[in-house]
Amino acid sequence: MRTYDLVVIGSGTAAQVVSARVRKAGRTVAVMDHRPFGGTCALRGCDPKKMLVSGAETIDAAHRMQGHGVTGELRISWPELIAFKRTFTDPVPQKQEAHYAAQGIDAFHGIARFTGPDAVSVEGQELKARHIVIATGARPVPLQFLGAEHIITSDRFLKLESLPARIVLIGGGYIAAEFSHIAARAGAQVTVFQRADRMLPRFDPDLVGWLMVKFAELGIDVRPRSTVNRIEQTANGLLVHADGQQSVAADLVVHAAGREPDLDALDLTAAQVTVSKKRLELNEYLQSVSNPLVYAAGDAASMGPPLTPVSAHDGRVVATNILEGNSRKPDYRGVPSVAFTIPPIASVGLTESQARAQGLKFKMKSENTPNWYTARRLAERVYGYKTLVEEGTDRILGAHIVGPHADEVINLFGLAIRHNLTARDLQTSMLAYPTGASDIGSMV
Ligand SMILES: Cc1cc2nc3c(=O)[nH]c(=O)nc-3n(C[C@H](O)[C@H](O)[C@H](O)COP(=O)(O)OP(=O)(O)OC[C@H]3O[C@@H](n4cnc5c(N)ncnc54)[C@H](O)[C@@H]3O)c2cc1C
Ligand SMILES: NC(=O)c1ccc[n+]([C@@H]2O[C@H](COP(=O)([O-])OP(=O)(O)OC[C@H]3O[C@@H](n4cnc5c(N)ncnc54)[C@H](O)[C@@H]3O)[C@@H](O)[C@H]2O)c1
Repeated sequence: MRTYDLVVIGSGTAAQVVSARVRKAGRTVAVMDHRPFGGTCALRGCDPKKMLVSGAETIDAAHRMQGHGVTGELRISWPELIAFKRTFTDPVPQKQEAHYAAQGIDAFHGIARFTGPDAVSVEGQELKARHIVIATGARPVPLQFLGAEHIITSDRFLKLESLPARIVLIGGGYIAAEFSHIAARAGAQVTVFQRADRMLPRFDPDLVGWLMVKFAELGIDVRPRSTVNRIEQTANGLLVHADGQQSVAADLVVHAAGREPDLDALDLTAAQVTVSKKRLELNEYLQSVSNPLVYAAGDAASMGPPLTPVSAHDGRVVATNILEGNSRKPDYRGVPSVAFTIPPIASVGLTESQARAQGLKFKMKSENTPNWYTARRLAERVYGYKTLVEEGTDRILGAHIVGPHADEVINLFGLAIRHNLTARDLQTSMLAYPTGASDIGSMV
């Protein structure tokens, strides 16, 4: 039996950060994954998704500029777009393996399972460890209704070699919003069944309302307040049934109904690691409350929002706590979040309703601004913002943007929140003109 200072289960963002930091301090480290190395973001999430968004953005730009100096229709060749995506994703696992080898980190392939509080079995071997980090990410929530076996996951969607004509998305959050914008611009007829009463419930309702114009223009059929309850195989494909809704025929049904920590294969009972409501019970140092040798990071820990920068942050926090003893707590202030629709919608800090619920005193500024130069030069009809600035301190409490460059500009608001910059600091910054960021002064 081999003994390591640290065993990390997973090979995604959280695993990469924690393993590299602990190894750099001279400790022995092993990582493991049952899928090709690289994790969700690089192989099945953010990065491949955004390569497909690049194609959809091009179509959108050409469409917007029709009659403004651009003529001729462009179209997406789906197989070529997928091949383009693979130029990025295909080399990732090998690069990751080489990087682990170069760092002197041992890499194992296979499902890892605890065999005791300080032991893990993988590839038929048992590894003992002074510390174990659970960085197993998240998986789609199981959907249990008749015909659920016909649903494909986001992993499969991002690998499709051809795009079917009729697509149904179950759920109305990030994945549904992003995939529907890609698929519609690639020529598919898309229907979204959303259980909640609107799309993108984690984003500001006013801004989502402005963005819905784009869904309508694209012909995306969004059906709020509808929970899918059955899928039927017919002679012509699939028939998707939802509460109180007419059934919709589809060639492909995609899971976009949320994700949860991926813990089932771990045998957490053997690890003496407790779980409550499908989540690990962790203390403020991301350490198991029942087994102090075990920490968790990223989507598996589920302490911060399930986003890549949070996984990296958790990885840094856990590395410090392993190397120096529990001394660092995660800090999730000012985590920006973007849904990469076209145009994107972005948010950081408190929403209006959260700020009101906390009883904070703040000045709110919100405007629908398709008449601003940033939108006009792109012939984009969707552009608007909402900002919350605390009275007295002048601190930015929250910022919400929909429209061109929202995905980049939101980072400056995130910077302001994390570093306690004031609205006046933002107004008096010198920002290159004309850029999306040069609108910030007018937003606060
Ligand atoms: C379609 C999609 C798009 C996304 N887009 C964005 C985006 O644009 N921006 C953003 O910030 N976030 C995005 N996310 C979320 C982001 O990808 C995740 O938050 C992030 O990748 C989580 O990283 P992690 O290290 O915590 O886990 P992961 O990267 O998921 O790594 C966990 C790894 O553990 C492995 N594993 C699980 N169980 C075991 C076991 N028992 N034994 C061995 N290995 C195991 C898994 O195979 C997996 O590779 C997206 C997610 C999806 C699904
Ligand atoms: N750009 C990004 O940062 C990005 C992109 C994609 C995914 N992600 C991450 O991945 C996670 C998963 O994404 P997601 O879009 O699957 O989840 P989500 O939590 O964003 O949205 C899921 C939605 O599905 C709905 N829903 C659940 N069950 C349903 C059912 N049976 N019928 C109809 N609707 C149902 C819910 O109302 C909810 O709004 C997100 O939480 C996010 O953190 C991030």
